[in-house]
Amino acid sequence: MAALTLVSGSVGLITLQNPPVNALSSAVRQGIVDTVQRAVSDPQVKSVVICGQNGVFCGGADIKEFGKTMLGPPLVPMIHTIEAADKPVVAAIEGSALGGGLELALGCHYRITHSKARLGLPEVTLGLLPAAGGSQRLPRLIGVPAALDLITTGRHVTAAEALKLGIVDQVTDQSTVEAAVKFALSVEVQSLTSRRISTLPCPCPADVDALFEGVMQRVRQRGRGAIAPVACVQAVQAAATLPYAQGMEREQELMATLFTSGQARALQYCFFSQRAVSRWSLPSGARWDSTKPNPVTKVAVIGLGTMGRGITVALVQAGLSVVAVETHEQQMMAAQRAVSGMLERLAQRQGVPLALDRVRFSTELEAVADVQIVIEAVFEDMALKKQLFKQLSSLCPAETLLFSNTSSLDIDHLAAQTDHPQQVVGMHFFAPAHIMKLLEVVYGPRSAPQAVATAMELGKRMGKVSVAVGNCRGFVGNRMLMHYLEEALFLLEEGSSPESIDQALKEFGFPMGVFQMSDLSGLDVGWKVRKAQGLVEPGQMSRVRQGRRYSPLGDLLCEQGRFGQKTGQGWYLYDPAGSRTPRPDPWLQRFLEQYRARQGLVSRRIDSEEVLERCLYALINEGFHILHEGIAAGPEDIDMIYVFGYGWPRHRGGPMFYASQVGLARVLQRLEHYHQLHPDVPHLQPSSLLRQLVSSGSPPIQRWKEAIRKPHSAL
Ligand SMILES: CC/C=C\C/C=C/C(=O)SCCNC(=O)CCNC(=O)[C@H](O)C(C)(C)COP(=O)(O)OP(=O)(O)OC[C@H]1O[C@@H](n2cnc3c(N)ncnc32)[C@H](O)[C@@H]1OP(=O)(O)O
Repeated sequence: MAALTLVSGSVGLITLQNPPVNALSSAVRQGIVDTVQRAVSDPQVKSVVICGQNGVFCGGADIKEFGKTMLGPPLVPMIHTIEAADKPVVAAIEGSALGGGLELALGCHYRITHSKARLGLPEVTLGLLPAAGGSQRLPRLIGVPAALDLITTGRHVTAAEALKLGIVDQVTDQSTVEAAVKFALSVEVQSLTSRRISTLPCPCPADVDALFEGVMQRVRQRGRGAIAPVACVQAVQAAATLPYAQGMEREQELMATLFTSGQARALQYCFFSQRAVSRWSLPSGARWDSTKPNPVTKVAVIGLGTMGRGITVALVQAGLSVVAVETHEQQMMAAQRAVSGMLERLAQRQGVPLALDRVRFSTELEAVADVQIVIEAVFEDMALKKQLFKQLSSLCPAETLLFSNTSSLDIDHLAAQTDHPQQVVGMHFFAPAHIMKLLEVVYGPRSAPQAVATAMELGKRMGKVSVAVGNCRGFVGNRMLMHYLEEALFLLEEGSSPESIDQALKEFGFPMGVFQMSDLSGLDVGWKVRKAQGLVEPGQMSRVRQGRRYSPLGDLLCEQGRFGQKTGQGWYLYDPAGSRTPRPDPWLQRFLEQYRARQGLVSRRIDSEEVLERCLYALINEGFHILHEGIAAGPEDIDMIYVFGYGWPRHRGGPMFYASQVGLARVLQRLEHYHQLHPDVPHLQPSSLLRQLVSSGSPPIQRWKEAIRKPHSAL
């Protein structure tokens, strides 16, 4: 797992061998310990270069080993031995040096880096801290402010930035190993005293206390309850205030708490789930590894409202040519200005050339005739979309893929309008489409595997986390969200307030509560959907509709023209209209009191535990239905949809992972309890899959799939 060869007469070249990223598994660590010992004791070897196989230095500690019994030599003494060696050790960094990989490089006396390499200490994103001495060495090398930035955000830096910060000694465009060997030869006789980072003092700015206070406040705010960023600040503080040995003790102590925490487990689950969802499969057996996506260079977007504009920008940024179609002349002009502005700002921010020439705007539908993919993003109106798909079917060649950005409409109905239903797939973007990472790729019963593969690949090119899901009302995300929203309304009827419900959800870790989120999206959006479902009865207060409990509160607000932020009033006040800061609205409080009085409802005190249980367990319960029906292939798919599309706090791993951490038996018991209290609320009735899992002993989430019958799409 690490090989030693002698090169250029006196350089011991150690190569880490653990594809694909040379993670520091127990075997690799053992390999490093053995080869370093041999190199140091070999009189022929005057200097050492450490590099990684296949163009990657090292992706860090082996995350797959976390949570298992620790075997092999630990990292800290291994890196210490390298630093203490009396022969110069040079790290030759290609590809990535991340986490333990960079910590290993920091233990070396010199670092030579390829210009395309990326470096960083991303442990915080896994719920950990750089506990192989990284939290103590990096501040000593580059100073406290820069180290705090890298360690608390986990961001990767380019080779150029690493050089500027002083993390690396040299950047090369040529062979990194050759450059490192040459460098090693040139320093063989030089003193190593100043090259051992652990022996250096930690450079601190004069106002270091104020700096730590400010950073701590920021990470607490940004972290929404995450514990690792706080521990990272504390570890760097130890580097700034304690001698190295004591700083290391503090680093290990902080790591011990993080290592076994539920948050670390959740974040590591997210790391693997994010990668797992790209390995999609369909009920037919078609899979990601056996289906080739179509080559794509030119895409059309039809409908240039907010979504269409964002999709256009995302496609241009992915390097594609785009035909952007808006049949209303005035809206087209406005869209052209908006898209150009967005692209200009992005180009400026990213320091890349403006790519306006890649978009062609048109008011003619015929302009889409020569593209490989059409993405429809017109209003969420089935009749309008059906008509458009019919037109597209006659306009486009048979091989053109037709994707719809619907957020809830039946993909199969759209496919049925065309002569080639196998070419139709849903591509549900989230607003703003050029920023939000999530993409639900919705396959209907007739969608061709190649169409799904092409949509997934296109999502990847746009930098999205794409999740393939079956076709049903609301797909995965919005179908689950419906019950979360409904429970929030029921809680309002029973005595809660928008502020207290939102507060509980924010304390849980959401960036905003359910009412603030509804105000942001626009209350009229859901109103329109409910109208289409025949649920809205204007002016009516009845609380049972279509045989189940219903809250007309949202409809009553819409009837008053309160659509949320854009109208200045919704569940909160926004002054002026369009402002983003919600203020409690005394009118709403009176309105709720009158509503309860007219409905004969007796208001009660509702604590945050009930708010969380009812909102979250209702959502999770729907997730179990979705899994049971095969709409989502596994819990990871649901969790990534919620983490990347709905603001679910990543350190809680997604709703299904959260359920597994709370304990399935507990979730089941609370759902049963609430369903008993509210028998007219079907979504509180526990799903049969949840019952099945509990009765089979609540297996770990990785084994739920075994309990789920063969996946299929419900519609
Ligand atoms: C006891 C601890 C003491 C000290 C502290 C040290 C802690 C650490 O080092 S924690 C690890 C820190 N490192 C990272 O967070 C890096 C994680 N990896 C990445 O960011 C990326 O994988 C990459 C930039 C290194 C490469 O990206 P890319 O080329 O896009 O490949 P993939 O991401 O698809 O990864 C390919 C394959 O490798 C698996 N993998 C990546 N890194 C690790 C790792 N550190 N340990 C184990 N496995 C790793 C990844 O899961 C992919 O495999 P699968 O597709 O099967 O999941």
